[in-house]
Amino acid sequence: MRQKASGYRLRGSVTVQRIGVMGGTFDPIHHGHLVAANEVAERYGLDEVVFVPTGQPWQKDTAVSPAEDRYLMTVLATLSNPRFQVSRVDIDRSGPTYTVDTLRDLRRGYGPNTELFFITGADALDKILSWKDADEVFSLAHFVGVTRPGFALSDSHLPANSVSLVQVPAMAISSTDCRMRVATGKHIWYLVPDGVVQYIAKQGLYRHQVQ
Ligand SMILES: Nc1ncnc2c1ncn2[C@@H]1O[C@H](COP(=O)(O)OP(=O)(O)OP(=O)(O)O)[C@@H](O)[C@H]1O
Ligand SMILES: O=C(O)c1ccc[n+]([C@@H]2O[C@H](COP(=O)([O-])O)[C@@H](O)[C@H]2O)c1
Repeated sequence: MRQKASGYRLRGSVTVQRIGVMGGTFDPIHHGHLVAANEVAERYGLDEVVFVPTGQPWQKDTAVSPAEDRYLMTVLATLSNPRFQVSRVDIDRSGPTYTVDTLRDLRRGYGPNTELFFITGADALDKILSWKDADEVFSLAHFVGVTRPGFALSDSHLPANSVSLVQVPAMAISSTDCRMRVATGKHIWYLVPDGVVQYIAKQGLYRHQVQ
């Protein structure tokens, strides 16, 4: 039986759970993702943040690592935080990954008395109108755009009241940089959780990365 956490809200006589959703390719997951999720969880009193590794991220222009590797790294990175969960909905669905499907699947799984908060960095927020069924996406979750070094955070192109903007501690980390470091023999300690450093070394990920 799931214990009630402080983030539960009463709507009339019904308790409503607040769930954060952090979607990403996570190739690999790094502390920029974790800090953003944690800050938003604190700010909105979220009961849980579910990390959802993409299956086939159709807008990434480089090849991505196998979904199971990205999933396992995400599990390792979130293991110590009882409020963090990982979902397989996107990696178990065939075809390109669309957030409209992610949110429909999560809504079905969590049930009706749930508010979803989809967390995105400033770069992803900028491109949201190019996502599949963008209009519907905004009806399925409230969007939370977070600051990311090197990108301007703005919601002026998005529907009113569908997005909130949150400043998070600046973490100038990207998965691209982590992959490039491994490929060129540099360390990635402290950019990603220790278990992820060890998983990458053990599986030999990114050693022959060209980009
Ligand atoms: N350092 C960061 N600070 C805040 N948000 C971030 C940061 N890194 C990634 N994000 C956000 O996390 C989500 C998933 O990002 P993703 O897994 O593509 O990581 P990435 O570092 O951008 O990867 P890549 O370098 O391969 O493009 C996106 O919404 C992205 O904007
Ligand atoms: O729905 C879409 O068409 C869509 C297009 C690009 C990205 N997304 C989602 O945005 C999140 C971050 O993606 P990415 O590619 O920056 O790792 C992740 O949950 C993706 O599924 C979604």
